[in-house]
Amino acid sequence: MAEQEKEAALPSKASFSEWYNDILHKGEIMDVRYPVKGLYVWYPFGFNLRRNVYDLIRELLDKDHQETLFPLLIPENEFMKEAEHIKGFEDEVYWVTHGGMSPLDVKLALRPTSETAIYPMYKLWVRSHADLPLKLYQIVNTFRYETKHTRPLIRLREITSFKEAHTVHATWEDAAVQVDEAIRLYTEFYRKLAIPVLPSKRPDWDKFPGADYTIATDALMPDGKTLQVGTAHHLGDNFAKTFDIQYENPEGEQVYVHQTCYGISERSVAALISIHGDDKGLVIPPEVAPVQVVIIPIIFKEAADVLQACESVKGKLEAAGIRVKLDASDNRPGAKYYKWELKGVPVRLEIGPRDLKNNAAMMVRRDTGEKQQISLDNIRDEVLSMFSVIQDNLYEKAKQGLDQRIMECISLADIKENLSKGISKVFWCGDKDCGLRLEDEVGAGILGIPSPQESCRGKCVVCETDTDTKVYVARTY
Ligand SMILES: Nc1ncnc2c1ncn2[C@@H]1O[C@H](COS(=O)(=O)NC(=O)[C@@H](N)CS)[C@@H](O)[C@H]1O
Ligand SMILES: [Zn+2]
Repeated sequence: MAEQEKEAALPSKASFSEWYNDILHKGEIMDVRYPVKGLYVWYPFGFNLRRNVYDLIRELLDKDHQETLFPLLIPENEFMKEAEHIKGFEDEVYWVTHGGMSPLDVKLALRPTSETAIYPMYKLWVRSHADLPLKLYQIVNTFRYETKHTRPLIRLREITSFKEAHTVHATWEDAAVQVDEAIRLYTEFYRKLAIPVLPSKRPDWDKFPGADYTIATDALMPDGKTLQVGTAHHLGDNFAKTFDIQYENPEGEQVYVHQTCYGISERSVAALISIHGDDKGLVIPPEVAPVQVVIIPIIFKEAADVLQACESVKGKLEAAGIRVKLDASDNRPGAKYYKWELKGVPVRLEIGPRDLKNNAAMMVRRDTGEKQQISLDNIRDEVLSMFSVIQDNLYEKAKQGLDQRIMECISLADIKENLSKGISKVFWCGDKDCGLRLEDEVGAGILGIPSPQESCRGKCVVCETDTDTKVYVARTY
């Protein structure tokens, strides 16, 4: 990458949209100049961040799932089997119609999601209750011909980091437990990214095509809009009946299985960048930072002993498994501070001749900018404990930001008033007409019913009938 040419400064995060587009380039996350709309290129630094983020989700899933890999291309006859599913995806799916010059006798869909690639194989693999529960996942690219405004990491036509899990169970209840387990797992995953998420049950008209119901996790972005950063679907036996997936139960009967699927994408990276970033650039939680510590030597005339000390600190931290960079380039220290703050490095260590005399280093934390002198003797423990301080601080700040922007509203006017700030909570009777009227009136979507549901009693904000259901309403990406 050419050294950061003197580019214009990053726009303030207050103009979030410009800040976001600029930080993707300046932070070397994604290059948006690829000549196909909705397809973008990972810079190596961004790809390193993605890898660290996806290592986390793998760690969580691998406790009781197995990773696998299914083909990208799905034959039309399989793709078109499940009516609901087709309706939901038919105007989003890309088709391959030729092999070289010759037209294919069966056209092939590029997977928008992999139910119709996987389930014909599940039919072959599932025979007896002893095979259940089956819990597989894959991390692949998927393709959706999105007609809404495409955005890097947020709404892509090639979703490059689509983690999809597909599980098979003996009963509807077992699958329902798995959906809750998926949401718990996503909440834990996002907690490691210091991102608070709101689980909610999507209204019926917004559930996944072919599902009984959908529970989603939403994050709140700085502009007051929510981003759906993960979803879990109870598929009932809908796909089992379509793809004839049955198992022999202990009584020797053939029974249709019940299934779930749940997915996240690179929106997880979008949320991390957007929620934690600031006017100086990226602020990356230590857990997933490609560079966790940058060491800046402060050199005057004699450089050798300072550089030597920096090398030995680097060695100690690397021995502890910390991702360290020593920036011994001949830029001025100030230019180095600017560069590594832009890249979101959680901890900076400045070491100069005066520090050496006190056998110390100046430790600067990226999230608050606070500086403190630390002894070189226990540099490893000081840095590791600073990582957890930063992780917790980033989460607390984001949690506060979320809680402050969830407003209880008692009228449609209240909701409209609150829309630019964040999420509204209102009573809803659950009736579809009221729901759609509410969405029309306020120009924003019903996100869903908080899950687990809170006990409460009030009047539907549209029809005034008594109800014990509250919903989140917000503008969404
Ligand atoms: N065009 C897109 N760009 C980026 N992320 C997307 C896009 N479409 C969906 N996602 C993300 O992918 C997640 C899963 O997508 S989904 O349609 O809701 N669910 C499925 O496809 C199911 N098969 C579970 S994997 C969504 O929660 C959302 O976070
Ligand atoms: Zn109502």
